[in-house]
Amino acid sequence: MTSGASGATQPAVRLDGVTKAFGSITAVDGLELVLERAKVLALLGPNGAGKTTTVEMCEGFVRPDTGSVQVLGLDPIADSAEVRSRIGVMLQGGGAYPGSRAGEMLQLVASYSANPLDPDWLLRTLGLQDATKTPYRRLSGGQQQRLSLACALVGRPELVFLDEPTAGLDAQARLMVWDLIESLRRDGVSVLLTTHLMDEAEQLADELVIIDHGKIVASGTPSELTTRGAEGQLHFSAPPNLDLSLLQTALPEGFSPRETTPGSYLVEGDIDPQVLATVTAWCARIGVLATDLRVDQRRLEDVFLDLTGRELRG
Ligand SMILES: Nc1ncnc2c1ncn2[C@@H]1O[C@H](COP(=O)(O)OP(=O)(O)OP(=O)(O)O)[C@@H](O)[C@H]1O
Repeated sequence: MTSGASGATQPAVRLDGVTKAFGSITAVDGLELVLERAKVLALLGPNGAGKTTTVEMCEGFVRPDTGSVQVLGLDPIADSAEVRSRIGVMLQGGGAYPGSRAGEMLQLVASYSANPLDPDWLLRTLGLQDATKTPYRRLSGGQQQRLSLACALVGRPELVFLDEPTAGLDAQARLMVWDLIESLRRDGVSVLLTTHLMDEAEQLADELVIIDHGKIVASGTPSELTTRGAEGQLHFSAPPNLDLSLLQTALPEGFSPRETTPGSYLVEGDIDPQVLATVTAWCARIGVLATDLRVDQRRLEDVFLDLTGRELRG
């Protein structure tokens, strides 16, 4: 047996200079990535960015051309038997016998594991308790997807790979899956997930990695990414044609307040509490009541659009 015990001190996933090409297409291009234990890392990227190829290399299904992939301190191809026994993989629809019942399928997968989670608990947690006797082929798409998640988790993996775990789920089912992923993290499970959903990434991820054309274009915590170099906007309404020169002087250097349309004012920059206080103090000094005062934070979507020039798929 390979170094399972020593692997416990290694990150859950480590990619060093990993490249993978399919013919003339470089799907993954020199990727460096670390997922620490008991953390959730979300890989974000537009279609074709290389997310699935990255996950498949970690799962041992795809061999990198160059660089090294380590999963739980092991090589997912050379040590595939041990790695597979310790990770959870959510397969999209694959591997199911269409006639087998949902509950039986999960029991069967659980029986491969020495210390499985309680399948009934998992079915309840994912809202599948009424579907246990339903044949796989009769389950709705969302139910099949949640069953696939249950199968990935029932063996108590140390690390799970979730490729778009909530794509196509309704809002209630999505919340169930989010709750489950959060409880996994609390239990010390590491999670690598891919998603197109910004709210999902913001909600779940300790670390976000945005990739495009197989390369990392930004990484950090959700709040680091939204505040890094962020331009905020402070809007307010007041009588038109106010003289903004006094406000300009009172604000820190670099701010240029302006009237965008008659009676609508905008201050752009790093809007901190001091800037907000300066604007309201100026209003008080000139005897003006600012209405509709609003501060817009830069959203992750804006960061993504700036970095990749593309919108995430909705
Ligand atoms: N087996 C393959 N053979 C040929 N090209 C492939 C193969 N797998 C992936 N690619 C190409 O590699 C690039 C990256 O694909 P990948 O599926 O990893 O991206 P992705 O970020 O997961 O995209 P999506 O969000 O659409 O799933 C794409 O241009 C894709 O067409």
